[in-house]
Amino acid sequence: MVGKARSSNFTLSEKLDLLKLVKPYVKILEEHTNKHSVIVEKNRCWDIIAVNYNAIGVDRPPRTAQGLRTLYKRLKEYAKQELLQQKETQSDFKSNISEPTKKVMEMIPQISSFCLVRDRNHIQSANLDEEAQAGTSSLQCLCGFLCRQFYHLHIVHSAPKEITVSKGQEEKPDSLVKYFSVVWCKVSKKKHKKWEGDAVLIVKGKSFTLKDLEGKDIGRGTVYKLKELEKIEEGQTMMIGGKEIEVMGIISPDDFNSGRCFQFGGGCSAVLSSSQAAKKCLSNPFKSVCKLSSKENKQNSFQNCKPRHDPYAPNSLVMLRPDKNHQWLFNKNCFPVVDVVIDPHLVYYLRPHQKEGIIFLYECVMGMRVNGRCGAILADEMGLGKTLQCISLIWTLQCQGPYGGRPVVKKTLIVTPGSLVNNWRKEFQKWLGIERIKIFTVDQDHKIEEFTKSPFYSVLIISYEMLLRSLDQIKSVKFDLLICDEGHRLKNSTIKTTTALISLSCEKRIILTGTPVQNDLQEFFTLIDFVNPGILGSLSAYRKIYEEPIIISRQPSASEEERELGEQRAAELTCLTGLFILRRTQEVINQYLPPKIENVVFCRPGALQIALYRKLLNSQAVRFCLQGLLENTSHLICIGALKKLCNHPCLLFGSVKEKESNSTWDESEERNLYEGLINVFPADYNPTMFTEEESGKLQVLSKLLAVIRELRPAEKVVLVSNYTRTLDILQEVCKRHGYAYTRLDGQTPISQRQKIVDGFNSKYSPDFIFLLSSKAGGVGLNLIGGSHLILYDIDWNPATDIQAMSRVWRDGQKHPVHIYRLLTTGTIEEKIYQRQISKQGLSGAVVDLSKTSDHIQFSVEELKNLFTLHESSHCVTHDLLDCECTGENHTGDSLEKLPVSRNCQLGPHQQKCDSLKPLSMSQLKQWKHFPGDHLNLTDPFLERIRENVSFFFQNITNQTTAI
Ligand SMILES: Nc1ncnc2c1ncn2[C@@H]1O[C@H](COP(=O)(O)OP(=O)(O)OP(=O)(O)O)[C@@H](O)[C@H]1O
Ligand SMILES: [Mg+2]
Repeated sequence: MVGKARSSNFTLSEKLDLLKLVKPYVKILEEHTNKHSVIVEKNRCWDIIAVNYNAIGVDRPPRTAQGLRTLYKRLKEYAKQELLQQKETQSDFKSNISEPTKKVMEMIPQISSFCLVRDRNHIQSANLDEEAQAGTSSLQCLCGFLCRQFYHLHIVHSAPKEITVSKGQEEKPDSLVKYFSVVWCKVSKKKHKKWEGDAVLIVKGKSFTLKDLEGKDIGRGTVYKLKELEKIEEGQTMMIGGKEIEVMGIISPDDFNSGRCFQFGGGCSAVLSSSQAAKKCLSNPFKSVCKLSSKENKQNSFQNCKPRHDPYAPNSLVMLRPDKNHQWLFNKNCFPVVDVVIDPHLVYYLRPHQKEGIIFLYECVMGMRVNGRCGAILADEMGLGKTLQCISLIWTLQCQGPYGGRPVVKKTLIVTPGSLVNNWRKEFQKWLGIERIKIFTVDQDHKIEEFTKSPFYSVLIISYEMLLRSLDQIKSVKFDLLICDEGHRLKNSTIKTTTALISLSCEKRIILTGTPVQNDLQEFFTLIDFVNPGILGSLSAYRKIYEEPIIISRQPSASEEERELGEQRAAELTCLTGLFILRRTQEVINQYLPPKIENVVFCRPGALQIALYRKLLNSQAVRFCLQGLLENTSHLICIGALKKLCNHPCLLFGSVKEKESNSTWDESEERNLYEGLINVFPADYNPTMFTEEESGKLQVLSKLLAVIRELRPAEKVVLVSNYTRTLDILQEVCKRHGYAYTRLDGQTPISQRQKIVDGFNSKYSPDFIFLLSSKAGGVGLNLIGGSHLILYDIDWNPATDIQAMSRVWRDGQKHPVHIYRLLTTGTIEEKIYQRQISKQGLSGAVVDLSKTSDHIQFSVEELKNLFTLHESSHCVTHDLLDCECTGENHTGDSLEKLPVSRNCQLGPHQQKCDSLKPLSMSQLKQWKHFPGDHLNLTDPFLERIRENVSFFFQNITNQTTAI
């Protein structure tokens, strides 16, 4: 406590005077003690207490109703404790006064002469909205009121002394931009105004805009003369757009540009520096930081408690110790602080990035990174072991805790796609065995009731679908930790799964995703708001303050000013959310992985394919599309037909026959497309008797499988397609050649999926081929039993392909990995590939799994290009590369020449690599490339399939001598 005052009523203008008086006091407090102050009522007297917001678990002055509510609660508790302590230490209080506090105390006489209000009506008139109206105590209201006012003062204090003008515009008063924090109300003649809200006033030249704290415009105009606008100062009242405003302070351009002056936004003060973290990790783990009261002495049994594992053992992984603020908030019983140490059994296996990841997750869910927030997003790229990091966290929190060693978590809920439920179980067993932790997986044979009724299990693993069906039962259990695997699916706030998960009361929430999270700013908001509800304010405020300026700044027509504002807002958003989002790229595990040889193989189309292709391009449907005459989706039907044809003509034959037998055929759009097509097929064409020669890709595939079998008899192949019907054809090819195979697609029962995967990965499995539908099994699966992966067809969305390719090149893979992407030369497949790697395809920045061709808009020009067959080119993609080589074994440009520029996850300011972004044209140019008939093909696999190949691109990662 640093001062006293007497309470009685005071008027609005007195309040303002009070603020003026308090201002220097606050200033000194801030300068010397790095604290804010509050005034607490006791027996009609006011105790003035310097409060470090961090000490009460609030990282900045609150601006939302929820924030205020939390603050009131914490202040009350804090004040009680503080007053109690003051009493106890009254005698040494004066002698122990520090220099800064003395300075503060010198200010007290001025403040003491002032009177404060305890009348609720006056508080209301100070615009304490719901809180006062809800009838909360005057003490709480007053604290809230003062905090609000101090916030304004804080802004004033942090603003530069001179009013800042925008860069390079000092000479032109017309373009001066100034920002003010104001309060506003409707114009009235009443003496005691009822301020209706806080707002931000932006004055630019002669015009002004008034924005509420959600960023919405609530007034604009050009009423004032320039001179008057230039003279605006604190305390001044003005009429603006039918509103009366009173200026509370100046906002610095920084605070405005970053969005901090609005309802939310804020610095990164809550981040603990790593050195701080290291220091704390090394401090004495047995020392109790709280004095135990007599009551608390009952807890003496905890005083002897030790960390579960030796924090000083070599290589031990010790979590950050909670600081005093954390202890004040979460260690009410003053248990001794005990080091939390990761089980050395796990540490032994952990990669360095996984250790970091566990520390990150721990700090997030413990509320150490962002005060009072316990959510995290772990967005590591595919295969980095997100599962192991979570298992380590669960195991740690379930057995340990920083306060008296008491476990932090009793029950954990893991929600995951159906195909991964058993993968999670397996990973638990792999890293912890079956004894340490009792997990329960829900499937057809294991009903959720078994879990809810039994105290035996501590972890529940359930699919998203099953979660929806058993939501009520799940709600009946108190979960302390919620993990959503492949959680990018929660980005849509309206889908049932998201609303169901939001309805769970669990505070510690983790989203795992291999897909970058800031693709669409609205979806980004949903993910953030799920893990840390309310941290970005309301959706409408977020849109105004972040989304709109960021989107505007990225448009080519954006002015310099708009671009700068957008960039600053993006930076602020990154800074705010970066506290609890972690993403590492594949590079961090490359050193543990075998070489990866990626090939793009351009296969010549078969004669029947070419004839059919020409016929389709000449169809009325395609012609209408190019003239823009057909319905919106018609081009999709044409594209679909061409893609089928590239996979195999028999697929097209099947579709035509199916449509013909359909009663609506006569009016259908397909009629325009398929008319006369059947005549191009041989008269006796039988789709079930298809041949490999009819499809260029199938011919190459067949040879490729044969050569793998011959040269690497112990190795296995994962064969991926987006289409079930194509998988049927590939399955038939397996049968014809006598290759043992297994298959996973959308039809495979969830309970079977892990068994199929395990079977294939087992070295005893006879299966040579794993037929995989990328849509059904693209994400999360580990198919390290296979070391060759063939992508039979291409998806519009590069993320789908990249996800599929990551199934085999991951931790645990023993063999060099060979990836083959098959494309039909000169056809739509090449165009899709080009779109994947060209700038145009990436205009939406980072790729996103959920985007399909339905989302893509094509111009007529683009459609013309799509609907062209290049019959004479070896490789249209190479033709477009502007490559000087004549196609003769070009070994690629030197890597030093062209920086590998990849898109980053969180906007342009964070230049991180991101291998989820597909490679670019310039990167492809650096790959080795050569025509199929090149004389010296050193790769034995390519050498054997070259006959039907017009061109190759090849890239080797982690090259060693033997591949
Ligand atoms: N430290 C490690 N040592 C050896 N193997 C590991 C290690 N960490 C993880 N793995 C293995 O690596 C494989 C990939 O891990 P995991 O499935 O957790 O990846 P992920 O990050 O979830 O990827 P995705 O985004 O594709 O789901 C698993 O088989 C896992 O057991
Ligand atoms: Mg995973």
